[in-house]
Amino acid sequence: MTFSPLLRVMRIIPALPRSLVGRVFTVFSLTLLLSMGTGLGLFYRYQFLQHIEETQDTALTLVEVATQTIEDSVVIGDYDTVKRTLGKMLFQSPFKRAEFIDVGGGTIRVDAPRVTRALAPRWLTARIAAKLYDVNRIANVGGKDYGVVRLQFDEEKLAAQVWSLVLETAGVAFVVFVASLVLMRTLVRRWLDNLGRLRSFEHDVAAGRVTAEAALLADAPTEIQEAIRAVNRSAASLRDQFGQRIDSLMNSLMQHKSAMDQAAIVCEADAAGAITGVNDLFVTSSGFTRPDVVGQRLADVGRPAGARLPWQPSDRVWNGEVVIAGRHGRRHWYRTIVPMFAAPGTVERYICIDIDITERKEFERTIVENAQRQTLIAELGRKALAANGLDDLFADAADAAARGLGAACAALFETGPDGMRVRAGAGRLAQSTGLQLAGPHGDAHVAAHGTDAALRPWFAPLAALHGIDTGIDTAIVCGERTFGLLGVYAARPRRFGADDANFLHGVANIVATAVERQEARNRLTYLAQYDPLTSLPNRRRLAHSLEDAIAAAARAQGRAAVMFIDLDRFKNVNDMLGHGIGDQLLVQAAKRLSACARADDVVARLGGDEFALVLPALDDDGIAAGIGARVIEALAQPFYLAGQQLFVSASVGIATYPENGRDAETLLKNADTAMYGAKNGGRNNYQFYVAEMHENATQRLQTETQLRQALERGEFLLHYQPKLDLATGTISGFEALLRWNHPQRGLVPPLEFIAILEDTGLILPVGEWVIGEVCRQLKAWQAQGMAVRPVAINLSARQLQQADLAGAVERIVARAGVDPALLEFELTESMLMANPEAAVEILARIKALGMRLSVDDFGTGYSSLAYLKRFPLDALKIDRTFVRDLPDDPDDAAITKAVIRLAHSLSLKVVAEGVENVDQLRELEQYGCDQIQGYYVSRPVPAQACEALLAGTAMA
Ligand SMILES: Nc1nc2c(ncn2[C@@H]2O[C@H](COP(=O)(O)OP(=O)(O)OP(=O)(O)O)[C@@H](O)[C@H]2O)c(=O)[nH]1
Repeated sequence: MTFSPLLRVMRIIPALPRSLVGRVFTVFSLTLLLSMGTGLGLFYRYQFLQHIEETQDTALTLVEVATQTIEDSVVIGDYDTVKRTLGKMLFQSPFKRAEFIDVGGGTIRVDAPRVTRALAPRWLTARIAAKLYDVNRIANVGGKDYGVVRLQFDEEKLAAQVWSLVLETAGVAFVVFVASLVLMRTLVRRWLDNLGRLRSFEHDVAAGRVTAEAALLADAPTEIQEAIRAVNRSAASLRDQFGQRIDSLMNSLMQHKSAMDQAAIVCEADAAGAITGVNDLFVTSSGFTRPDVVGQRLADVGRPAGARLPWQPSDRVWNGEVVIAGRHGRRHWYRTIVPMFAAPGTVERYICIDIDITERKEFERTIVENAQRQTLIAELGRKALAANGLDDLFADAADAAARGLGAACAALFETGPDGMRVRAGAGRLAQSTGLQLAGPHGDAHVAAHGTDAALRPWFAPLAALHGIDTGIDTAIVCGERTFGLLGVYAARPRRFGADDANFLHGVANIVATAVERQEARNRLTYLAQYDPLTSLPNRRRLAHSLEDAIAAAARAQGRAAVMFIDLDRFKNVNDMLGHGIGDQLLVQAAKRLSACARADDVVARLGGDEFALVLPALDDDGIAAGIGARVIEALAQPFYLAGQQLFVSASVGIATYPENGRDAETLLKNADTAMYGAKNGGRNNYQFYVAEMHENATQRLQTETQLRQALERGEFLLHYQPKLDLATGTISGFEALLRWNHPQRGLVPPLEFIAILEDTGLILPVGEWVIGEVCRQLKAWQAQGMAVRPVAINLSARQLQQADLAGAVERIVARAGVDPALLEFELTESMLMANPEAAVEILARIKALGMRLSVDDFGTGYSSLAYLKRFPLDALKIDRTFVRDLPDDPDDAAITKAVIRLAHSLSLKVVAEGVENVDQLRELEQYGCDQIQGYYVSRPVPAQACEALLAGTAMA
């Protein structure tokens, strides 16, 4: 074992008491005990050895004295004296036995009386016994030994004496030891009491007495004084530091509190959950006053949202949404209640922090609501696209409107002439579908309704019946017209917002679109069978009617007919008065046709100015002829349009079943052909179909085709008819007349192709060719050195309507390099009067180019003298019909004279057409006519013959 004693001591240290007093006391006691023990031990040892030595010496002295005393007695054998002397030696001696052993072996023995003594420990007795030895002294008298005196120590007595000494000194030492300890403990306690005062200093600090100082006793040891002063100094220093820190913390705390008061709604409740105070934001946000809420249970101010249980005082933090029914309405707060502990497990109060999330909740609610509404709108839109009828869609729309606004009921009303009709209802109004409300009608009454307006007066009966308090509605607007209303109604007072109105508007728009689509579909169906302008059946429907009529006639073995009606020269109406007037005329013509028809007849518009009449159950042709005549008569009556009187005749073709065809298509085609026959027959008449007509029509088609190529092929040519000046007897000019030199047929009469040129519009390019050709001819004549005369060119009505007639004329004449004064244009009276204002303008432009102008066929139309004056004319041509019977017909003579006078009064030259004999010439000469034209002067001749004509008249 290698433990050193020091280590052993060190191991004892942890076993020492924990308190300083205990430790000091223990160490002091041990030290004192050790030093006293050591001192006493050394003292005892010394005393013990001293005592043994002294006792031994005393015994030797005693035995010496006793031996001397008894030597005489021994010599004499006075043994009593010996005995007495031995006895005396034992009195109060440390011996227990004294003996005199004579040389003969006799022994005188005296034992000390046995006294009861305090017992000493055996070891002490043994130890003393080991140290002392018996004392022997030879009694020698005179050199003779008489015996030996022996003393035996009483070791017990000696041990008792020593032990008694030990006990006495140990007792004294113990008393001193105890007294020392008491004194030491008292003093150490007193001194350490100063440290104990630190605890009360600590309590003071803990109790918030931050200025407290640890007190000191006057006699406190220097070290403790130093230590406590150091503590006080540290405390003061810490106080200073913490004071500043606390100030800054307090400041920061106040700022935090202020910020918290600004940002959050805060209230405090006591441990029982009763509100003890609220901040300003609480008051402003909830609308409650402090007296309203202070003292209330916190659990009663704000109901937890959802199915959560109300807050109960607890030592746990509580979070959750609450709804406050405050003075400003329902508010949503996010609440956190934090318990404040006075001691662990003991709640002192609660801090409740609320964040107002009303806007966020409202926003969330709006988003959810809008999403739901979008879904409803999308769903309704999908249904609207798929819907075949409107009734189901109306019901879906009312349902969607009520659901979208979370209302008790909704209804969709249609405005009608008698008021409002419930087309569909949802909720309480579902049963009201079909109900007619005697209310207003028309757009003005169903204009958009405000969000919080009162119920409409006409809705009052339904409101009363179903307990409806308030509502919102919006108009269902289809294009320009209001179809009806979509209304949503609530049983309790409610304010509808702009979002509600927008949603309702969205639903109404879908309904409006569906209604428009349905109407468009209906219209398409209608348009597939009816003519939108006149509302008459169209070509397709006519075909069905005709097929039905044919089938019925076939069954009855009877007859039927179809009439093809085409207005004459309708194009002119359009061109001159505009399409709008043309339309009006078509509408009126349709009405007139319908008036002509019998009950079972079907009047249809085939397109353009073409109409048809199906005549079923036709007994004989006379009926068809009668209706044809009625139609001609009806359409020949003047039309009054745009403040003027218009005359439009019609050409009618009739085809009958079964003679002219057994199917609808053939019959209609043949009626068309018959109509062309009527056109060719001078228009304004009706004709029954005959087989030749088909050939005529084919012929006309052929001619039309050939005419289209005639210009390119150079088949047109001009003949010139001279005009004779009656005053000079010379040729004053020519009229250029168009001729068609057909490769097979030779020269085709103008009557056979001019009309076709006009009908087909070919007259425009051909007309320009005529002007160019006249210019070319004039130049050729001039080149030949001929004294050229002005040449008149006929303008057709189509040319007059040409966009830039004057411009075209100017370009052609300029290109040819002809003197414009050599050109004259003839226009018919009816052409000028069809649109006199336009004619005035065109004529003025041509006149400005330096060309002459004259009116052809004067007297056959209806000239207005006022216009005649405004036209920049040079001459009038009296129509041949007035000249033909001169001089015999007095009426013609009178008219001719009047025309000549009129012309002269307007400073116009007069040319009489169709003069065929000298009588007519003389008569006209008498009337003062300026020029004549006709066979009497010359037939129209080719250009090369003109020179001879000029030479001839010059000679005459
Ligand atoms: N105002 C109006 N005009 C139409 C309509 N449809 C076609 N037209 C015109 O009607 C005219 C029909 O002309 P046509 O029948 O070919 O010729 P027209 O002038 O009547 O002469 P004829 O039939 O030969 O006597 C054309 O000018 C078309 O442009 C319509 O709906 N309204």
